[in-house]
Amino acid sequence: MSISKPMAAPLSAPADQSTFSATDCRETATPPAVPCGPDEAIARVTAVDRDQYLIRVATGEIPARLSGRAVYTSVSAIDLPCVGDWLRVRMQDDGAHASILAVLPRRSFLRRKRPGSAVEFQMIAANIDLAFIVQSCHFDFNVRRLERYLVLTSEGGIEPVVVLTKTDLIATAELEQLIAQIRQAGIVTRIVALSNVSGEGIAAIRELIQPGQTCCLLGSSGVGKTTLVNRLLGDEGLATGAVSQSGEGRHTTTRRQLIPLPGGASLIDMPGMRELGMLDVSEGIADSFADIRALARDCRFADCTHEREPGCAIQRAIAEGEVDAEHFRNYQKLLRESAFHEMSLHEKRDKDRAFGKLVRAAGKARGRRHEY
Ligand SMILES: Nc1nc2c(ncn2[C@@H]2O[C@H](COP(=O)(O)OP(=O)(O)OP(=O)(O)O)[C@@H](O)[C@H]2O)c(=O)[nH]1
Ligand SMILES: [Zn+2]
Repeated sequence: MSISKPMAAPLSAPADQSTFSATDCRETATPPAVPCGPDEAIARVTAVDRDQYLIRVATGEIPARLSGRAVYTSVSAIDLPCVGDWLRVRMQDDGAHASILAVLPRRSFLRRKRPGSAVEFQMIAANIDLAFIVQSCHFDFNVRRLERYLVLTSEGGIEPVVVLTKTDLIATAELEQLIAQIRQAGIVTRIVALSNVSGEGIAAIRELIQPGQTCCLLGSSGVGKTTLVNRLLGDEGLATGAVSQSGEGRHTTTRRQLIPLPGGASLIDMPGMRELGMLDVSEGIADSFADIRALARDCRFADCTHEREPGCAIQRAIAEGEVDAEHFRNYQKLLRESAFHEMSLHEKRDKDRAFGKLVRAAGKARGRRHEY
């Protein structure tokens, strides 16, 4: 079972026996078009509890376990199914439970470093379209932390939206200042400001979530994620309730982690993604530091380390107050921690060009009342 390459030999059954099982699934997101054998189906992981999985199939949610072959072919922990993964499964006992044959290639992912390991990753969730990075205007606001979350989503191929909560606790001028701080850091991401108390800005969030999409909320404890989820769920708040699951002689209760939202979208919500133990970086670093990468193009020397070289555009920008020194230190720190520095100079130049465009596009990103 490998996620890095498109399913090598998805079928042992002859092609004429296979069926597309997109309709086998109540999941509103479109499953990957993968051919299935007669007793097989494409299903989505809705909860993970150690080696037990809950998956969504046509008839509802059923327990599933890894097939022996899937266990055998898993090279590392990141090959194992996580919430949001699409799977090819074999139905058993008239569809009462299923055996997991393969994890289908992930469109996007959220992962973190395994504690204590510099190289090993742990998958948190997969196939997320939209990540709301939630901070409170009131006590939690921190641009550096925002950058770190942006690195994570960027690396995982997930579109980020910055959400500032608790606008009811600050004045409009203060809010505008916070948004200016974010823009000054070169962050071009869409920003939505809201209050779970007054309800202002909630509609802007709803409008961003398209039917069939999967979203998630990231952010520190106490910023208002649960309150926002409940608002999004509306009358269907019960959907977060525990799902009973029995299997192999023992009873367990698994909290569903992939939650259907009214309107046909899904939300991934699980403890592991709330405070992501920052941080793993490589490619993603550049998006959050688009301003610095763009400036680096103007340094006199192509291999400028931006420390003491004459003609360093970044040092000049810092001296002139255009770039925050701490923002730059954060960039360098992330750079050191990542494999990014191993990229060839040529690749870096290409990237710089793209980021330059991103920065220039920043000024155009203006929205309506609660969007910035
Ligand atoms: N004034 C104000 N309070 C809010 C707002 N949103 C949430 N709160 C309050 O902030 C506290 C924390 O909100 P939660 O929704 O539990 O925060 P959380 O991010 O889910 O926190 P964890 O569950 O610990 O991850 C609660 O007392 C909420 O009532 C808001 O927009 N304005
Ligand atoms: Zn320089």
